[in-house]
Amino acid sequence: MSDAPAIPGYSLHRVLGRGNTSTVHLAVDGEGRKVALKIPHEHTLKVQDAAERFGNEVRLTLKFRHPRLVRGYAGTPFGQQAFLAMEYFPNGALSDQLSQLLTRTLPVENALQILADVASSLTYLHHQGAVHQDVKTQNVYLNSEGHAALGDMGSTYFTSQGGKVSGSPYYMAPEIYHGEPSSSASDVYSLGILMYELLSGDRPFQGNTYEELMVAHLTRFPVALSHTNPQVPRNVSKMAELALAKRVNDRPTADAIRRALLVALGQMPEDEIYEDEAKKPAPEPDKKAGRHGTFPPRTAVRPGDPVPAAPKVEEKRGWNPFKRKK
Ligand SMILES: Nc1ncnc2c1ncn2[C@@H]1O[C@H](COP(=O)(O)OP(=O)(O)OP(=O)(O)O)[C@@H](O)[C@H]1O
Repeated sequence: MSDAPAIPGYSLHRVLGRGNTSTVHLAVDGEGRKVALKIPHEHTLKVQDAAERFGNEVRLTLKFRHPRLVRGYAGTPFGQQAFLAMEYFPNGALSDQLSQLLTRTLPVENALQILADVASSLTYLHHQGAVHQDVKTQNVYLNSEGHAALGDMGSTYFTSQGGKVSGSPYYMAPEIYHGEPSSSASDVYSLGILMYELLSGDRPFQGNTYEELMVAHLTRFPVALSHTNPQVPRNVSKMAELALAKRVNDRPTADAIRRALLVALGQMPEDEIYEDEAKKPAPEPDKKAGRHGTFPPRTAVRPGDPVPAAPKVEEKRGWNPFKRKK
């Protein structure tokens, strides 16, 4: 911890974890708020690709705003004092939590909620024209209410601008193994892997090497989730199967999966409303929704303002992702 550069405005407490690119510290900001402070390793800053990936993560974490994405507070994308201050999750990544469970499985309801949240974050990103490219348990964080947030925007890119294709071999879609471009459907495939992992306790495709994993992803078909775990609702099992379709066009959207998961949870699958859609006429108030009673008001989700590349950028204060649409 002593080798971490001082970041003005933050006092560092302890190391929360280390990844290939950075060390994440528990820190307190000028307002006394606990934050997870990500500081790139020295070698990250020296390797252009790695430095760009970190800068990309800073810019996009601060740009996107959605209750199911890890929230960025402030950051500096490049230079010796590069950092990203973000929402702190005391229990760490979902992968850490799963590894502490003997069976590696969560109660089905918890797993469905986490998956619905990740599907919701992807619905938002895809609506923004972005592809995440790294959906996996290591990048999912849980809050104390059992809701999940997707993090790590290092590999995220806008399809209109193009980006370097990447992924993690256990979660990577067949088209990426084929050397083709990634798309929102590749994220859906990774979400399908996550569905199997959380609902059956195992990733569907195994292998000891990259080549073995590639063969598995390209040629094998996993057993239906509802067979492996009879508690998994059929519609969810079907969606997971479709998400793992070998052909891009055969996969459902993240939003279709989100809806199926919410239905399985007995929740009303409302439309997600983003800034541009918020301008459309408001729906009728006080609509009755069958046995579910009254629909709650729609959630207005607004992406953050564009941020400059450098220097330090702060989140836009006063913006509330849970703010209700009038
Ligand atoms: N917001 C957070 N709240 C709590 N702990 C966190 C948070 N972000 C990261 N961590 C902890 O820090 C560890 C390292 O973070 P992360 O994996 O994002 O680092 P990285 O260097 O960017 O990863 P990569 O190896 O993919 O480059 C995580 O495994 C987790 O334990």
